[in-house]
Amino acid sequence: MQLKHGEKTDKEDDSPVTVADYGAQALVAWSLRRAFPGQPLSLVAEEDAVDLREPSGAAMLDRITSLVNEALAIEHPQVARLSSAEVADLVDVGCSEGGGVGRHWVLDPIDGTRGFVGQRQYAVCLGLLQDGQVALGVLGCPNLPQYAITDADCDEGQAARSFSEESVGTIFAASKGQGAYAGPVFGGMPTQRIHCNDSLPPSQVRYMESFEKRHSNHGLALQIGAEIGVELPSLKLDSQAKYGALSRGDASIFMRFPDAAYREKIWDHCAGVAIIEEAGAVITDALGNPLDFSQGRFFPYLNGGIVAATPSMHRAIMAAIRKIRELEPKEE
Ligand SMILES: Nc1ncnc2c1ncn2[C@@H]1O[C@H](COP(=O)(O)O)[C@@H](OP(=O)(O)O)[C@H]1O
Ligand SMILES: [Mg+2]
Repeated sequence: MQLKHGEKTDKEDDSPVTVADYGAQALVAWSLRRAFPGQPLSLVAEEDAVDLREPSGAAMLDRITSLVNEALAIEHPQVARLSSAEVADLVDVGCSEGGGVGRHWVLDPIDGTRGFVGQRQYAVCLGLLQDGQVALGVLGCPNLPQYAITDADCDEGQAARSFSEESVGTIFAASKGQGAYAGPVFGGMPTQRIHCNDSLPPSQVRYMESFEKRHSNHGLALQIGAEIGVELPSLKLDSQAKYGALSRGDASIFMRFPDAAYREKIWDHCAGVAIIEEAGAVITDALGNPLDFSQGRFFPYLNGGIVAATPSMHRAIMAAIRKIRELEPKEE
Protein backbone atom coordinates (compact mmCIF):
# COMPACT_ATOMS: atom_id res chain seq x y z
CA MET A 1 0.00 0.00 0.00
CA GLN A 2 1.23 3.50 -0.78
CA LEU A 3 0.44 5.78 2.17
CA LYS A 4 -0.72 9.23 1.20
CA HIS A 5 0.09 12.48 2.84
CA GLY A 6 -3.08 14.00 4.21
CA GLU A 7 -4.83 16.32 6.59
CA LYS A 8 -2.87 16.87 9.76
CA THR A 9 -3.78 17.91 13.28
CA ASP A 10 -1.46 18.50 16.24
CA LYS A 11 -1.17 16.38 19.36
CA GLU A 12 -0.53 17.70 22.89
CA ASP A 13 3.23 17.50 22.40
CA ASP A 14 2.80 19.39 19.12
CA SER A 15 3.59 16.35 16.95
CA PRO A 16 1.47 16.34 13.81
CA VAL A 17 -0.99 13.47 13.29
CA THR A 18 -2.13 12.61 9.80
CA VAL A 19 -4.93 10.69 8.19
CA ALA A 20 -2.25 8.18 7.23
CA ASP A 21 -1.23 7.67 10.92
CA TYR A 22 -4.71 6.51 11.84
CA GLY A 23 -5.20 4.63 8.60
CA ALA A 24 -1.97 2.68 9.01
CA GLN A 25 -2.84 1.85 12.62
CA ALA A 26 -6.30 0.55 11.63
CA LEU A 27 -4.82 -1.51 8.79
CA VAL A 28 -2.15 -3.12 10.97
CA ALA A 29 -4.77 -3.94 13.63
CA TRP A 30 -6.96 -5.44 10.89
CA SER A 31 -4.04 -7.48 9.55
CA LEU A 32 -3.04 -8.81 12.98
CA ARG A 33 -6.65 -9.85 13.69
CA ARG A 34 -6.73 -11.64 10.36
CA ALA A 35 -3.36 -13.33 10.89
CA PHE A 36 -4.27 -14.64 14.36
CA PRO A 37 -8.02 -15.32 14.25
CA GLY A 38 -9.68 -16.15 17.53
CA GLN A 39 -6.59 -15.28 19.57
CA PRO A 40 -6.48 -12.47 22.11
CA LEU A 41 -4.67 -9.50 20.55
CA SER A 42 -2.74 -6.95 22.60
CA LEU A 43 -1.57 -3.99 20.52
CA VAL A 44 0.30 -1.08 22.08
CA ALA A 45 0.07 1.68 19.50
CA GLU A 46 0.51 5.40 19.26
CA GLU A 47 -2.96 6.61 18.28
CA ASP A 48 -6.45 6.32 19.74
CA ALA A 49 -9.84 7.18 18.30
CA VAL A 50 -11.09 9.46 21.10
CA ASP A 51 -10.94 12.65 19.00
CA LEU A 52 -12.24 10.84 15.92
CA ARG A 53 -15.41 9.85 17.77
CA GLU A 54 -16.24 13.51 18.57
CA PRO A 55 -18.54 15.33 16.13
CA SER A 56 -15.55 17.53 15.22
CA GLY A 57 -13.58 14.41 14.20
CA ALA A 58 -16.23 13.02 11.85
CA ALA A 59 -14.77 14.52 8.67
CA MET A 60 -11.31 13.21 9.45
CA LEU A 61 -12.71 9.78 10.34
CA ASP A 62 -14.43 9.71 6.94
CA ARG A 63 -11.13 10.42 5.18
CA ILE A 64 -9.37 7.74 7.24
CA THR A 65 -12.12 5.26 6.40
CA SER A 66 -11.77 6.02 2.68
CA LEU A 67 -8.00 5.51 2.88
CA VAL A 68 -8.38 2.21 4.74
CA ASN A 69 -10.98 0.92 2.27
CA GLU A 70 -8.86 2.00 -0.68
CA ALA A 71 -5.90 0.07 0.70
CA LEU A 72 -7.99 -3.01 1.49
CA ALA A 73 -9.49 -2.96 -2.02
CA ILE A 74 -5.97 -3.19 -3.48
CA GLU A 75 -4.58 -5.88 -1.19
CA HIS A 76 -7.78 -7.81 -0.34
CA PRO A 77 -10.40 -7.09 -3.02
CA GLN A 78 -12.71 -9.80 -1.68
CA VAL A 79 -13.13 -8.11 1.72
CA ALA A 80 -16.27 -6.01 2.43
CA ARG A 81 -15.79 -2.28 2.93
CA LEU A 82 -15.42 -1.17 6.53
CA SER A 83 -17.73 1.40 8.13
CA SER A 84 -16.28 4.42 9.92
CA ALA A 85 -17.36 2.90 13.27
CA GLU A 86 -15.39 -0.27 12.45
CA VAL A 87 -12.34 1.79 11.51
CA ALA A 88 -12.55 3.75 14.80
CA ASP A 89 -12.78 0.43 16.67
CA LEU A 90 -9.72 -0.87 14.80
CA VAL A 91 -7.72 2.24 15.75
CA ASP A 92 -8.69 1.64 19.38
CA VAL A 93 -7.36 -1.93 19.28
CA GLY A 94 -4.05 -0.14 19.86
CA CYS A 95 -4.97 0.99 23.38
CA SER A 96 -3.27 -1.89 25.21
CA GLU A 97 -1.13 -1.00 28.21
CA GLY A 98 1.49 -3.65 27.32
CA GLY A 99 3.58 -4.92 30.24
CA GLY A 100 6.05 -7.63 31.09
CA VAL A 101 3.84 -10.71 30.78
CA GLY A 102 2.71 -12.40 27.58
CA ARG A 103 2.71 -11.24 23.99
CA HIS A 104 2.23 -7.58 23.03
CA TRP A 105 2.51 -6.12 19.55
CA VAL A 106 3.95 -2.60 19.53
CA LEU A 107 3.11 -0.25 16.67
CA ASP A 108 4.08 3.22 15.58
CA PRO A 109 1.89 3.54 12.48
CA ILE A 110 3.93 6.46 11.16
CA ASP A 111 7.03 7.23 13.15
CA GLY A 112 8.66 10.53 12.28
CA THR A 113 5.37 12.18 11.40
CA ARG A 114 7.20 15.47 10.90
CA GLY A 115 9.42 13.73 8.36
CA PHE A 116 6.35 12.29 6.66
CA VAL A 117 4.71 15.70 6.40
CA GLY A 118 7.99 17.29 5.30
CA GLN A 119 8.65 14.51 2.75
CA ARG A 120 11.80 13.40 4.56
CA GLN A 121 12.22 10.07 6.37
CA TYR A 122 9.47 8.20 8.21
CA ALA A 123 8.83 4.58 9.13
CA VAL A 124 5.97 2.20 9.76
CA CYS A 125 7.20 0.26 12.79
CA LEU A 126 5.81 -2.99 14.18
CA GLY A 127 7.53 -4.85 16.99
CA LEU A 128 6.63 -7.79 19.21
CA LEU A 129 7.31 -8.15 22.92
CA GLN A 130 7.34 -11.58 24.50
CA ASP A 131 7.34 -11.37 28.32
CA GLY A 132 8.88 -7.89 28.15
CA GLN A 133 11.67 -8.82 25.73
CA VAL A 134 11.86 -7.63 22.13
CA ALA A 135 11.23 -10.68 19.98
CA LEU A 136 10.60 -9.38 16.46
CA GLY A 137 10.54 -6.16 14.45
CA VAL A 138 9.62 -4.87 11.02
CA LEU A 139 10.49 -1.36 9.83
CA GLY A 140 9.04 -0.07 6.58
CA CYS A 141 10.96 3.01 5.39
CA PRO A 142 9.39 4.14 2.11
CA ASN A 143 11.74 7.13 1.68
CA LEU A 144 14.97 5.38 2.62
CA PRO A 145 17.15 4.42 -0.35
CA GLN A 146 18.12 0.75 -0.72
CA TYR A 147 21.75 1.83 -0.86
CA ALA A 148 23.70 3.42 2.00
CA ILE A 149 22.63 6.99 2.65
CA THR A 150 25.09 9.85 2.53
CA ASP A 151 24.99 13.53 3.43
CA ALA A 152 23.48 14.21 0.01
CA ASP A 153 20.37 12.26 1.01
CA CYS A 154 20.00 14.17 4.24
CA ASP A 155 20.38 17.83 3.40
CA GLU A 156 17.46 19.85 4.65
CA GLY A 157 14.56 19.70 2.26
CA GLN A 158 15.82 16.87 0.11
CA ALA A 159 15.99 13.95 2.51
CA ALA A 160 13.25 12.21 0.58
CA ARG A 161 13.56 10.94 -2.94
CA SER A 162 10.56 10.62 -5.17
CA PHE A 163 8.25 7.74 -4.16
CA SER A 164 8.39 6.32 -7.65
CA GLU A 165 12.18 6.05 -7.86
CA GLU A 166 13.13 2.40 -8.09
CA SER A 167 15.93 2.55 -5.57
CA VAL A 168 13.89 4.18 -2.82
CA GLY A 169 11.96 2.28 -0.19
CA THR A 170 13.55 -0.17 2.21
CA ILE A 171 11.98 -2.70 4.56
CA PHE A 172 13.90 -4.22 7.46
CA ALA A 173 12.88 -7.31 9.42
CA ALA A 174 14.38 -9.34 12.24
CA SER A 175 13.32 -11.95 14.74
CA LYS A 176 15.33 -12.93 17.76
CA GLY A 177 18.19 -15.29 16.98
CA GLN A 178 17.50 -15.33 13.25
CA GLY A 179 19.38 -12.32 11.94
CA ALA A 180 18.36 -8.99 10.45
CA TYR A 181 17.36 -8.59 6.81
CA ALA A 182 16.66 -5.75 4.38
CA GLY A 183 15.00 -5.48 1.00
CA PRO A 184 12.90 -3.23 -1.22
CA VAL A 185 9.58 -2.11 0.29
CA PHE A 186 7.56 -3.43 -2.62
CA GLY A 187 9.63 -6.55 -3.22
CA GLY A 188 8.10 -9.04 -0.78
CA MET A 189 9.90 -10.15 2.37
CA PRO A 190 13.47 -8.85 2.76
CA THR A 191 16.13 -11.42 1.98
CA GLN A 192 19.47 -9.66 2.20
CA ARG A 193 21.19 -10.34 5.54
CA ILE A 194 22.54 -7.15 7.10
CA HIS A 195 25.11 -6.37 9.77
CA CYS A 196 26.28 -3.21 11.43
CA ASN A 197 29.81 -2.08 10.51
CA ASP A 198 32.16 -2.15 13.50
CA SER A 199 35.36 -1.98 11.47
CA LEU A 200 35.81 1.78 11.03
CA PRO A 201 38.20 3.96 13.01
CA PRO A 202 36.45 6.84 14.85
CA SER A 203 37.71 9.34 12.27
CA GLN A 204 35.64 7.60 9.57
CA VAL A 205 32.61 6.88 11.70
CA ARG A 206 29.27 8.61 11.16
CA TYR A 207 26.74 9.26 13.87
CA MET A 208 23.02 9.88 13.47
CA GLU A 209 20.60 12.00 15.42
CA SER A 210 17.06 13.34 15.08
CA PHE A 211 16.43 15.72 12.24
CA GLU A 212 14.26 17.72 14.67
CA LYS A 213 16.55 19.77 16.89
CA ARG A 214 14.05 19.84 19.74
CA HIS A 215 13.86 16.03 19.90
CA SER A 216 17.49 15.60 20.90
CA ASN A 217 20.40 17.69 22.21
CA HIS A 218 22.60 18.05 19.12
CA GLY A 219 25.26 19.96 21.07
CA LEU A 220 25.77 17.10 23.52
CA ALA A 221 26.02 14.56 20.69
CA LEU A 222 28.64 16.73 19.02
CA GLN A 223 30.60 16.95 22.27
CA ILE A 224 30.50 13.18 22.79
CA GLY A 225 31.46 12.57 19.17
CA ALA A 226 34.47 14.87 19.52
CA GLU A 227 35.47 13.08 22.74
CA ILE A 228 35.67 9.71 20.97
CA GLY A 229 37.41 11.07 17.86
CA VAL A 230 34.51 11.39 15.41
CA GLU A 231 35.36 13.86 12.67
CA LEU A 232 32.45 13.56 10.25
CA PRO A 233 29.26 15.61 10.67
CA SER A 234 26.10 13.87 11.84
CA LEU A 235 23.45 12.39 9.57
CA LYS A 236 20.15 13.92 10.65
CA LEU A 237 17.23 11.61 9.96
CA ASP A 238 13.68 11.42 11.22
CA SER A 239 12.20 8.27 12.67
CA GLN A 240 13.40 4.71 13.26
CA ALA A 241 14.85 4.79 9.76
CA LYS A 242 17.97 5.57 11.83
CA TYR A 243 17.88 2.06 13.30
CA GLY A 244 17.65 0.57 9.82
CA ALA A 245 20.56 2.70 8.62
CA LEU A 246 22.68 1.65 11.61
CA SER A 247 21.85 -2.01 10.99
CA ARG A 248 23.20 -2.05 7.47
CA GLY A 249 26.28 0.07 8.22
CA ASP A 250 25.33 3.45 6.74
CA ALA A 251 26.40 4.92 10.09
CA SER A 252 27.80 3.47 13.30
CA ILE A 253 26.11 5.47 16.05
CA PHE A 254 22.69 6.84 16.95
CA MET A 255 22.48 9.23 19.89
CA ARG A 256 19.23 10.60 21.28
CA PHE A 257 19.16 13.03 24.21
CA PRO A 258 15.70 14.58 24.70
CA ASP A 259 14.76 17.22 27.30
CA ALA A 260 14.68 15.88 30.85
CA ALA A 261 10.87 16.18 31.01
CA TYR A 262 10.29 14.09 27.87
CA ARG A 263 9.06 10.52 28.40
CA GLU A 264 10.15 8.08 25.71
CA LYS A 265 7.46 5.76 24.33
CA ILE A 266 8.11 2.12 23.58
CA TRP A 267 6.66 2.28 20.05
CA ASP A 268 9.37 4.79 19.06
CA HIS A 269 12.04 2.09 19.55
CA CYS A 270 10.66 -1.46 19.76
CA ALA A 271 10.83 -2.49 16.09
CA GLY A 272 14.17 -0.73 15.56
CA VAL A 273 15.71 -2.43 18.58
CA ALA A 274 14.79 -5.85 17.19
CA ILE A 275 16.59 -5.01 13.95
CA ILE A 276 19.77 -3.47 15.36
CA GLU A 277 20.31 -6.18 17.96
CA GLU A 278 20.11 -8.87 15.28
CA ALA A 279 22.50 -6.79 13.14
CA GLY A 280 25.06 -6.90 15.95
CA ALA A 281 24.63 -3.42 17.44
CA VAL A 282 24.08 -2.51 21.10
CA ILE A 283 21.42 -0.24 22.57
CA THR A 284 21.14 1.11 26.12
CA ASP A 285 20.11 4.21 28.00
CA ALA A 286 22.67 6.99 28.39
CA LEU A 287 24.38 5.19 31.28
CA GLY A 288 24.55 1.74 29.71
CA ASN A 289 21.42 0.14 31.19
CA PRO A 290 19.30 -2.08 28.94
CA LEU A 291 16.04 -0.57 27.68
CA ASP A 292 13.14 -1.92 29.72
CA PHE A 293 10.10 -2.59 27.52
CA SER A 294 8.19 -4.35 30.30
CA GLN A 295 6.77 -1.34 32.12
CA GLY A 296 3.88 -0.35 29.87
CA ARG A 297 3.59 2.29 27.16
CA PHE A 298 6.47 4.45 28.41
CA PHE A 299 10.04 3.60 29.32
CA PRO A 300 11.15 4.10 32.88
CA TYR A 301 13.77 6.80 33.51
CA LEU A 302 16.54 6.60 30.88
CA ASN A 303 19.30 8.61 32.56
CA GLY A 304 19.23 11.28 29.88
CA GLY A 305 18.71 9.40 26.66
CA ILE A 306 19.37 6.46 24.39
CA VAL A 307 22.56 5.35 22.64
CA ALA A 308 22.62 2.71 19.90
CA ALA A 309 25.92 1.85 18.26
CA THR A 310 28.28 -0.83 17.08
CA PRO A 311 29.87 -2.61 20.07
CA SER A 312 33.19 -0.73 20.00
CA MET A 313 31.55 2.66 19.43
CA HIS A 314 29.02 1.96 22.18
CA ARG A 315 31.82 1.24 24.67
CA ALA A 316 33.61 4.43 23.65
CA ILE A 317 30.46 6.53 24.00
CA MET A 318 29.66 5.17 27.46
CA ALA A 319 33.17 6.07 28.60
CA ALA A 320 32.82 9.53 27.06
CA ILE A 321 29.47 10.17 28.76
CA ARG A 322 30.87 9.12 32.14
CA LYS A 323 33.86 11.41 31.64
CA ILE A 324 31.73 14.38 30.58
CA ARG A 325 29.38 13.87 33.54
CA GLU A 326 32.24 13.65 36.01
CA LEU A 327 33.49 17.00 34.76
CA GLU A 328 30.07 18.63 35.18
CA PRO A 329 29.65 20.85 38.25
CA LYS A 330 27.78 18.88 40.94
CA GLU A 331 24.47 20.27 42.20
CA GLU A 332 24.48 20.94 45.99
N1 LIG B 1 10.01 17.03 22.47
C1 LIG B 1 10.37 15.81 22.10
N2 LIG B 1 11.55 15.28 22.48
C2 LIG B 1 11.91 14.05 22.08
N3 LIG B 1 11.14 13.26 21.28
C3 LIG B 1 9.96 13.74 20.87
C4 LIG B 1 9.50 15.03 21.25
N4 LIG B 1 8.29 15.23 20.70
C5 LIG B 1 8.01 14.11 20.02
N5 LIG B 1 9.01 13.20 20.12
C6 LIG B 1 9.08 11.84 19.59
O1 LIG B 1 10.08 11.72 18.61
C7 LIG B 1 9.60 10.84 17.61
C8 LIG B 1 10.34 11.04 16.33
O2 LIG B 1 11.67 10.61 16.53
P1 LIG B 1 12.86 11.28 15.76
O3 LIG B 1 13.16 12.56 16.45
O4 LIG B 1 13.93 10.27 15.96
O5 LIG B 1 12.42 11.47 14.36
C9 LIG B 1 8.16 11.21 17.53
O6 LIG B 1 7.48 10.13 16.97
P2 LIG B 1 6.17 10.43 16.04
O7 LIG B 1 6.65 11.20 14.88
O8 LIG B 1 5.71 9.06 15.73
O9 LIG B 1 5.22 11.20 16.92
C10 LIG B 1 7.77 11.45 18.96
O10 LIG B 1 7.31 10.31 19.61
MG1 LIG C 1 7.07 7.83 16.77
